[in-house]
Amino acid sequence: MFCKRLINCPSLQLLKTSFVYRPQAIPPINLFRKMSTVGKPIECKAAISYKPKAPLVIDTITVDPPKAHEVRIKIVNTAICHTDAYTLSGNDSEGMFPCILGHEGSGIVESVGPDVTTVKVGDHVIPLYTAECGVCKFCKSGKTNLCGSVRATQGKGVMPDGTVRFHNSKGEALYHFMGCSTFSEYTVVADVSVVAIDPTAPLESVCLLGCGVTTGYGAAIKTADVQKGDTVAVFGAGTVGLSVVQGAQSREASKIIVVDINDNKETVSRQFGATDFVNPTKLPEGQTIVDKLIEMTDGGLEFTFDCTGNVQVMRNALEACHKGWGQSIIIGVADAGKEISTRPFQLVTGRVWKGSAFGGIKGRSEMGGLIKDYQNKKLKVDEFITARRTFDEINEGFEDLHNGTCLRTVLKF
Ligand SMILES: NC(=O)C1=CN([C@@H]2O[C@H](COP(=O)(O)OP(=O)(O)OC[C@H]3O[C@@H](n4cnc5c(N)ncnc54)[C@H](OP(=O)(O)O)[C@@H]3O)[C@@H](O)[C@H]2O)C=CC1
Ligand SMILES: N[C@@H](CCC(=O)N[C@@H](CSC=O)C(=O)NCC(=O)O)C(=O)O
Ligand SMILES: [Zn+2]
Ligand SMILES: [Zn+2]
Repeated sequence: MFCKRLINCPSLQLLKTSFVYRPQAIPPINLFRKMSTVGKPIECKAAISYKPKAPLVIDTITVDPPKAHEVRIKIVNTAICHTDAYTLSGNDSEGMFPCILGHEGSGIVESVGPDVTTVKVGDHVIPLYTAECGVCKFCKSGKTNLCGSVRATQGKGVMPDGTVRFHNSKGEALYHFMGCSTFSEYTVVADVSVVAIDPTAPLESVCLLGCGVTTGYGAAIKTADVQKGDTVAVFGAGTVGLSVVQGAQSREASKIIVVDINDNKETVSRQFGATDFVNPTKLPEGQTIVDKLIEMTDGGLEFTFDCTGNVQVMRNALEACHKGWGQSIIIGVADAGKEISTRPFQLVTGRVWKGSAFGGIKGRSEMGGLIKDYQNKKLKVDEFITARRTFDEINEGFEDLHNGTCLRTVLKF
């Protein structure tokens, strides 16, 4: 024990100061070696999905070091998107088990493999399920944000070289998911599937730009390119749908009608910019949602958006479009085996069916702009966080999705 006089001794203070300061500036070499994980496998916590419909199992996994053109990320926050639940339900034709789900995350680069030039250790990053290589046919076309560089292996749950970086405690291989796998304390992604962001942006919030917010906002301002005065209907008031609403509002749409089967969504829809709310299950007998929307807009809408994944809703959304020019944008992901249909006459008479993935946003070149929009309060993000949980509560986070008021549960490691 130090006596009080000794603690207050100026020379000891100086000694204490220099002792505290030096290790931060130049770590003693053996301490640095002990701390560094670069080039080594990391053991960490992850939520493993062993089979469809089963709760996720939190366990220790091994995450291998990144190979060439790969990046290992320490995930700080991840949210749960409806698509994670969809794949977990077993209805995703690309669903591979056992796997590490999660694709709406944010984190910090822990290490990079050879030939990585676009991010560096310590960068704050968002993993991208829609890669952007800049050199493939898709990227060079200037017509789409869909990049062909890693999509084939991504859909098979493996890295571009065909192997995985995750193993469970028994040494069994675990598949990757959507090129992201954010339900792990550490993950490995392709260098084309990650973007560095402004380090002052709060990771807890901007993880939502990894999917839901970007998808809806981009679908309105890029895919549809809504213009001032346009009329818009959004089916499904989840994070994706409400982000369409804020995109339409930012473009000064004259009418933004939210259609949702849950009356609890009316208040929040109006907070995000909806001018009207319709519950299709509460219409007078004999009136369909298509009739109602056409009546409300003098013949139909300029733009409709499906944010439900329900194929009957997709049909209604198309048929509520204005004859001659109305466009319906499909964003929702439908169960394996489901198909859309309508009378071809609907298209002959000028309605257009389109789709939108990740809002048409090119993640590496356009994410910075979205972060700025958020920082300048032009884009709401924090408002989507309806619950915060620790990573250990991930299964409760999946249950939140069904509680009727949930937009996004954000998990913290
Ligand atoms: N294309 C893309 O790039 C992306 C697609 N997606 C997909 O978009 C969809 C929306 O995702 P997300 O916002 O996270 O999901 P949510 O589940 O949070 O939102 C969907 C909303 O639609 C409502 N709904 C369900 N059925 C109907 C119906 N028949 N008519 C009107 N509203 C209905 C739901 O109500 P209730 O809660 O009562 O069920 C809920 O409010 C999902 O299918 C998801 O997989 C997501 C991200 C990216
Ligand atoms: N695997 C599914 C298709 C899933 C799908 O459509 N995904 C969306 C993103 S959903 C995000 O939450 C998407 O962007 N698709 C484009 C893509 O290249 O995957 C199936 O097989 O039906
Ligand atoms: Zn998603
Ligand atoms: Zn590409």
